[in-house]
Amino acid sequence: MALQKLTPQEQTEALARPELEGWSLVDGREAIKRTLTFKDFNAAFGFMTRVALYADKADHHPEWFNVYNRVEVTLATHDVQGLSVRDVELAKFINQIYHQ
Ligand SMILES: C[C@H](O)[C@H](O)[C@H]1CNC2=NC(N)=NC(=O)C2=N1
Repeated sequence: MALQKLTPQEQTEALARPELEGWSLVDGREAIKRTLTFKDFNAAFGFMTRVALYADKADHHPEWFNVYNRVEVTLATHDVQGLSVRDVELAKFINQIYHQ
């Protein structure tokens, strides 16, 4: 079955789960975002490397911006022009890595 866009209710339910702590909807766009901070650039880039390997395996890639110890991540599914279960899975993985 083709990838489905999450309904607004499914989006709200997903964001209320503890595993998605820190994620919120982007204003004016169907996407979610989270800003993460680390001890230094090394820790931030190590995190980005682990996420990048997961993302490429899953064929689902983040939009992100890094300055020194800060990483701003935006997730959306371009194929459906909105949010899908893939964004929820990637957000969960990012939280897991962040808390390790
Ligand atoms: C061809 C390739 O499978 C697609 O373009 C994948 C790649 N990575 C992707 N990443 C994201 N975030 N959304 C997508 O729709 C997407 N599609």
